[in-house]
Amino acid sequence: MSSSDQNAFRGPIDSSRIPRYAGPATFARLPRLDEVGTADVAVVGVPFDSGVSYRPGARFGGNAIREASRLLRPYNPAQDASPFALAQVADAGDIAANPFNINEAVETVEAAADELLGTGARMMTLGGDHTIALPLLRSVAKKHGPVALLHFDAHLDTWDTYFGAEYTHGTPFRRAVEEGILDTEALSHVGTRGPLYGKQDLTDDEKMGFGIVTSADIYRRGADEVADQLRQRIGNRPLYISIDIDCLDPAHAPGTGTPEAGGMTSRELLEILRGLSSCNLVSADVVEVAPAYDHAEITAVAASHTAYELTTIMSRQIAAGRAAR
Ligand SMILES: N=C(N)NCCCC(=O)O
Ligand SMILES: [Zn+2]
Ligand SMILES: [Zn+2]
Repeated sequence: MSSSDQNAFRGPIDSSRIPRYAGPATFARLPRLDEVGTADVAVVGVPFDSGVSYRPGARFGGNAIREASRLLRPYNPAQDASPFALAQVADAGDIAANPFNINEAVETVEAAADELLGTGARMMTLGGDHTIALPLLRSVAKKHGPVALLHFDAHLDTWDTYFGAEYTHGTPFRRAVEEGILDTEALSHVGTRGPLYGKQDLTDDEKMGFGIVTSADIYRRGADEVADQLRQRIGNRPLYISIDIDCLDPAHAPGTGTPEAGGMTSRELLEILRGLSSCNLVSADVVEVAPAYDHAEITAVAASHTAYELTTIMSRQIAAGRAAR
């Protein structure tokens, strides 16, 4: 498509004509995928939380983020871009995963992701608990080879098993390293904090190839410096960003299943993401929003803005790729 066709992309419902609280919620009031046929960025929900170790409820996260995203506007000044005019972004609905069989759910998510990525779309996934990052990464790696990973989270999520289970929200990234689907030269956790099971958690994690930017590092060094360092490590490798909303302090994200004190602010998270806007972001997820513990949509609003920044990064790159052709 040439640049003169850019206005052909169908954007959000105009909130100056139809009140933004009217009608069913899609992400940012964008069209559904079936209304536009194909999309450059497919926003997809995964209402699954059978992998959690503490408070349940992230199965309702995707829809809470969609509801909170009604207030997003089409121009993103922080990245000087109108993400929904640069590329076709659409809401692809939900992946229906079996809540009673985690192994089957993991297969279902992988197959659905294969289908969406196979259309040429990048995925902006709204969780769901963190278990779903594994099948999403599997699918992305089938397309791009092992990918760089930026993992925003209070937790490492590289633990081995819980109650003997391999697929849980605390274990996706160990499985991913074992499966060889991550580029071990470019793996970072960001926002890590809180008590661990033992020091071994950290040594195991380091052996897998992860670097760690703790939440205290962000406070001390600032978002810009952290983003610069991450960008240098990633270079132009295909990048996947996985954001567990519990990377934020519980003051900024109370609505989550395993909250830990001492986290980054939503401003710091958004600023770090903006600092990564030149990275080759192939897909991303925002997970672990559990609206039952939320207040005044604090968490869902933060998650909706997070997904908006990620979508903007992808749309800008898609448009730049088109212009270069
Ligand atoms: N929130 C995520 N993804 N993982 C937390 C696991 C913490 C635990 O139960 O040890
Ligand atoms: Zn977490
Ligand atoms: Zn997590």
